[in-house]
Amino acid sequence: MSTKKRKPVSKINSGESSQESNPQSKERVKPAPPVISYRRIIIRTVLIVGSLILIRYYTEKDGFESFAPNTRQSRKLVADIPCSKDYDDDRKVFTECAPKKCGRIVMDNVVSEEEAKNMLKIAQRGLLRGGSSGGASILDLHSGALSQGEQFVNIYKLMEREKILTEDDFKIYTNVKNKIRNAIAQHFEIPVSSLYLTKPTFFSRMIDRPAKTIHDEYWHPHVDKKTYGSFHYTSLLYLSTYEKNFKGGRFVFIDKQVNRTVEPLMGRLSFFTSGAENVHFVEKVTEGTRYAVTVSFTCDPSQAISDPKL
Ligand SMILES: O=C(O)CCC(=O)C(=O)O
Ligand SMILES: [Fe+2]
Repeated sequence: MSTKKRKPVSKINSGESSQESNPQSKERVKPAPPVISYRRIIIRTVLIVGSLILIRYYTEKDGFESFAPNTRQSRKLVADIPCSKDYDDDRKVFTECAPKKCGRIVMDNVVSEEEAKNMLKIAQRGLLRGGSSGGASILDLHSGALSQGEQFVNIYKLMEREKILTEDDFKIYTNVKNKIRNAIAQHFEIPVSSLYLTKPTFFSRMIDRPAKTIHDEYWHPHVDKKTYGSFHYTSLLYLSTYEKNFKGGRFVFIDKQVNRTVEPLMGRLSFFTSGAENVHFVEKVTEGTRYAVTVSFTCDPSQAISDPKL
């Protein structure tokens, strides 16, 4: 057995050994290429691919991808989408206002926490006097329509006997509406003055109860421009939080490849162009109570409504 010590493999490979033993031959000796660790490459690849699969699994569970998760976002979330043909005629008439670009936006800093709480109080106070016997109740501040049992009553009629809403409530609503209108005008680069509040504008409350009438069935996919006629820009201000105050009840945009969800969050503003590029529905609420308010805008002055007031 030889007693000579073997040089470490790394030294042999690095080419250092020949340089050390013969310094004069420095120029002629090329350094050996670095040793490629295939094991390391395989481990890294497995880790990267694994993480990507996990991220995809959690964000795209059941063909659902989260566009806006239920945590406060400090920045504006924007998804630009090509417009449908729904605005072709409108663009000729409402040149400044009809959408030139379409999309969906979520902002958590347009409405203050206090304003959101006050809006929730309005919704709760109004809806306490009514309530659908199915799962979905609304209070429309413009027409006064308030769900009650399987029909609607007029809250302004009820207010002849009882003070339900105050002047302050209407001021709060108008203030919030103006903030939303400004955010929409700014994002879509249109003059604020060309954007009008339109009907219906309503608070909604959803609970887990079997539907009694068609008005309780909020989970059908639809296009707002078709459903409501006058809408060009739809906005939703959420007054409760997904998974904290209720389960189910996510807002879902239906796209070709995947459904994209907006998870309601207290004070969160979501707005989008109201045409066929934004087909959507609300998942059934399975637990708790979901509150929101729909505030929508039109470019058509003949469809404008004035701010609700007492
Ligand atoms: O409450 C929501 O999140 C959306 C409701 C809706 O789609 C609608 O009122 O047209
Ligand atoms: Fe809708």
